[in-house]
Amino acid sequence: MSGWVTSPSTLSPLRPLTPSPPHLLVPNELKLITNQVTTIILAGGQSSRMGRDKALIEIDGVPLLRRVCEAALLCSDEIYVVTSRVEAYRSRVPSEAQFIAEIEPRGPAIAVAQALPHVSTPWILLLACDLPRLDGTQLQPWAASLDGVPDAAVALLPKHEKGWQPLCGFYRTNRLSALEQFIEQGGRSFQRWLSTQVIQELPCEPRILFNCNTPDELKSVLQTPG
Ligand SMILES: Nc1nc2c(ncn2[C@@H]2O[C@H](COP(=O)(O)OP(=O)(O)OP(=O)(O)O)[C@@H](O)[C@H]2O)c(=O)[nH]1
Ligand SMILES: [Mg+2]
Repeated sequence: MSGWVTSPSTLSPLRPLTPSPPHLLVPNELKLITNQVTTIILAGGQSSRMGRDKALIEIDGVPLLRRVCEAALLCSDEIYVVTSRVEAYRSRVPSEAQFIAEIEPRGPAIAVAQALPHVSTPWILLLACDLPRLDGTQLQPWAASLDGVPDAAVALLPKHEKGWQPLCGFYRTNRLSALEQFIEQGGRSFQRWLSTQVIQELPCEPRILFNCNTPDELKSVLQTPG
C-alpha cells in the first residue's frame, strides 16, 4: 500500500489476506496495524449544538461513532470508546471496540485521563466521534511517521485555523502525566494544556478534520459526501 513505511521494529505482521465477511465495513485486506498505538475515541459530549446525539447520526446508514471506530481499526488493534452512554452505543460499534464508562461528561481532558490506565502502547491516537470525513487509510501513514517525531514533542497534531486540533492526533502516553497534573491542579481546557506543551505539526488536509457539530454542518456532509 502506498504511503505505508514498513518498519519491523514498530509494526506487527500484516494481517493474513483472508476474505472479509460481507458485513465488515473495514475489509481485513486493508488493515495495516501498528502495535505502537491505542486509539481512544471520545464520545461523551453533550451534542447540544446538534440537538441530538451526534455519535448515533447515520451517514450512508452507518453511525458516526462506528465510522470513526472503523477508520481507527485500519491502524490500531486496541480501541476504547470513552462515554457515559455505553449501553446505547454497544451494539452500534465494531466488536473490537471496548468501552470506558464515565458517570457524566466532565470534558475531554478528564475523559482522556480516565482512559490512560488502560493504555500500554507508547502512543495514543485520540479521536472525536464527530469526524465524518476521517479517512482510515490516511491514519496509516500518520501512524507510520511516529518514529520520526522529535523526543521533545508530546504530541503530533494537525493544525486548523483556530489552532491545534487535539481530537484527531497522536500523544506520547508516557508524557500524559503532565495532563494528569494539569487536571489535579484544576485545569480543564485541553487547548490551554496544549499551549504549554511542545507539539509537532501533522500535515493534514483540512477536509479530514471537518467537525460535524450543527444540523447545518451535517446537511453539508450529506450533500457532499466523501
Ligand atoms: N468522553 C467524553 N467525550 C467528550 C466530552 N466532552 C466532549 N466529548 C467529545 O469530544 C468531541 C468533541 O466535542 P464537541 O464536538 O466539542 O462537543 P460536544 O459536547 O459533543 O457537543 P456540544 O454540546 O455541541 O459542544 C466529541 O467527540 C464529544 O463526544 C466528555 O466530557 N467526555
Ligand atoms: Mg465537535
